Amino acid sequence: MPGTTIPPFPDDVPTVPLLVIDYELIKARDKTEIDRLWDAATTLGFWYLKNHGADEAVAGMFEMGAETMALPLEEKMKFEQGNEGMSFGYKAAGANATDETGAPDCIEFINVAKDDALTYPTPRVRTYPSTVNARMERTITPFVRQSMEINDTLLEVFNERLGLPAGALAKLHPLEELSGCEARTIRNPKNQEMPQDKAAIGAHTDFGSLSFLHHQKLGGLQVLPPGAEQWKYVKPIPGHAICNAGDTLAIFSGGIIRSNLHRVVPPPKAQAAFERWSVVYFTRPGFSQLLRPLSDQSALIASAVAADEPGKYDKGATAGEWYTRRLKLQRLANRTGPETWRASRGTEYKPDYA
Ligand SMILES: O=C(O)CCC(=O)C(=O)O
Ligand SMILES: [Fe+2]
Repeated sequence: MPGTTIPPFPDDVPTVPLLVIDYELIKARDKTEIDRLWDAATTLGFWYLKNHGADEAVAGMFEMGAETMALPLEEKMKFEQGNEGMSFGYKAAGANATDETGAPDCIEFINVAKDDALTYPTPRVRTYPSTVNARMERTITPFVRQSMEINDTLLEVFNERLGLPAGALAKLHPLEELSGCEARTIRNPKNQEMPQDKAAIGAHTDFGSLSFLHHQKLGGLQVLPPGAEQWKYVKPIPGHAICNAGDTLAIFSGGIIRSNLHRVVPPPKAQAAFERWSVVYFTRPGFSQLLRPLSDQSALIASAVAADEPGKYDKGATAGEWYTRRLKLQRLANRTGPETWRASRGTEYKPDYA
């Protein structure tokens, strides 16, 4: 909002103290930094990442989002993701449930498939609004490439710490195979349109392996740490990305790497008067990859699985089936009752959840 000063993130709301990981040190395979990353990934599954070098592309992604959301709704709806379980394209506010009562979400976002960004101008999956096309080569493809490099490096580090043969996690995320990998810009309305007690995005775990998330100054992201009763805000820190592990990495690692519950609520206190934007890149496995712990390739994973509930991470689904189910069943158009929401859940779901 030009000419207005966004109030700082308040210092009297509960926050979660995430570790700050230095990407430059991770790239240099600094042992202490890798230990810290491992600690973050295996306890909460969330951490800040500094020195990632993607700031310019991220700034462009915020601009692309603003340009896209400024299009008439009718134009955006031509590119809506639909009810069949595909996430690429535009998602209108109110299309998804935020809980089992069917309360609608109030955010809109634009998702661009990695597989379209890398083959542009030839679409591999679908086409996008003119504002996306105009920024594909200048902003979106560079953002996708940089995010992929960062997430692939983190996966390589996790691969080694999990005691997997070199390239095992990389093989599940092949560059050429169609996947749910995507770049996203999200718009949350300001409080006149979004009451304080309303979730903008309901409590969820991310579907895929790694998420690389960026905010400006506004809080709103919250995590529920394991065993905690109270949701805690993640304080936005300029230039620091927020990274988190998702369900498919939790599954491949037999639960050693955590996919933690999180949600988006209105920004705290005076910040709620402002529109909030976020940018994310999601690394997800190739659609044909089977979701199961890699116990046969790592003694560490095998012993974690042996110590856990039998079959907990054997999902009997491919990454494509997992992604389609989760997406499709959170769409309100597909809702029949509370069971639809429950059936859309991920690794956090317990059969006794109802
Ligand atoms: O906007 C945010 O801070 C988080 C978004 C998120 O959790 C998601 O898109 O999966
Ligand atoms: Fe998320």
